Amino acid sequence: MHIRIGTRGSRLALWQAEHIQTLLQAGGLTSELVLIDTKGDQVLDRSLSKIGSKGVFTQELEDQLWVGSIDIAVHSAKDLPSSLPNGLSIIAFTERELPNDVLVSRDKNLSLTSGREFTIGTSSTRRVAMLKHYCPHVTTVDMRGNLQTRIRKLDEGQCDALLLAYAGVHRMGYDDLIVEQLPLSDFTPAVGQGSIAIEAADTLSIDKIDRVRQLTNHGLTEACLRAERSFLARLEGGCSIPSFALAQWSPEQTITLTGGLVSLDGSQLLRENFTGAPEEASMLGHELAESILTRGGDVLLTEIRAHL
Ligand SMILES: NCc1[nH]cc(CCC(=O)O)c1CC(=O)O
Repeated sequence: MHIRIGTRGSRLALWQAEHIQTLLQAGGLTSELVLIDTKGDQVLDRSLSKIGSKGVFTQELEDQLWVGSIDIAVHSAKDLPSSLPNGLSIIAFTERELPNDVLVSRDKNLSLTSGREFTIGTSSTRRVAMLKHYCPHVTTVDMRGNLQTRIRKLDEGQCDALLLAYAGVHRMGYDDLIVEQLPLSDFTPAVGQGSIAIEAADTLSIDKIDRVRQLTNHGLTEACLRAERSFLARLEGGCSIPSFALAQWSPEQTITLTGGLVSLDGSQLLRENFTGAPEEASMLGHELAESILTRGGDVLLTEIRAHL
């Protein structure tokens, strides 16, 4: 069996697509990579929230799934909108990497808890709002571009540090630049952070769907991601909304979902926890969303949307 894999061309995207190739190869499947540019790769002078929240990194790959020129598309799970176009589904989620955000800098002494004033480059509305909430002493600088570009900007002195997902930093081999790992309890990551999602058209042969899923899907990660993504779906939030959610499983095989919303200025942060069985994952996400919305999240979301 041969699988044509669609991927973006950034180094991180290629690492992830090659990781999928390795998993498929272990099961005896051959594969090839088809490189596809997305709007998120082309438009670098505007923040993601201004380009349009949905599918910035995924639309062009989905077009090729429709046409059938690729069998599967590989994405950072975080970049996939919570609701997919009709006829497309996620068929697998890989085992999640450490989901934390990390502070990256050439200055080993930098710390968010030191109270020292410094600047952080990020273009994520979630990270900006959370920094305003938890670390009002730091200033954020808008910074887009792939990891390599951001590190170049850091080295040019455009900021003192970057706030990034550990998963990407680690995959690109920049572990040496990590000066602090942020606690999940405060800096809860974005939905899906650290996992790789495989998307396919429902018309793909069932044999291929089953085999790819068998070789790449991680059941517990999948349950966690279903919980997180159902939370996001209920909020109708893309990656431009400052929402956060992380589901984790316990040794007793229950799933605890924690998540919420933070206002753009950081003044209000709503967070809650729900625990249940993996089979109830989607329901947990829905419950979390309902609870956050009733506690003032609906007003917060309206305000957020008016400002983006
Ligand atoms: N939107 C950018 C993006 N999408 C996925 C990752 C990192 C890998 C991951 O979280 O799975 C990143 C970079 C970052 O947030 O630092």
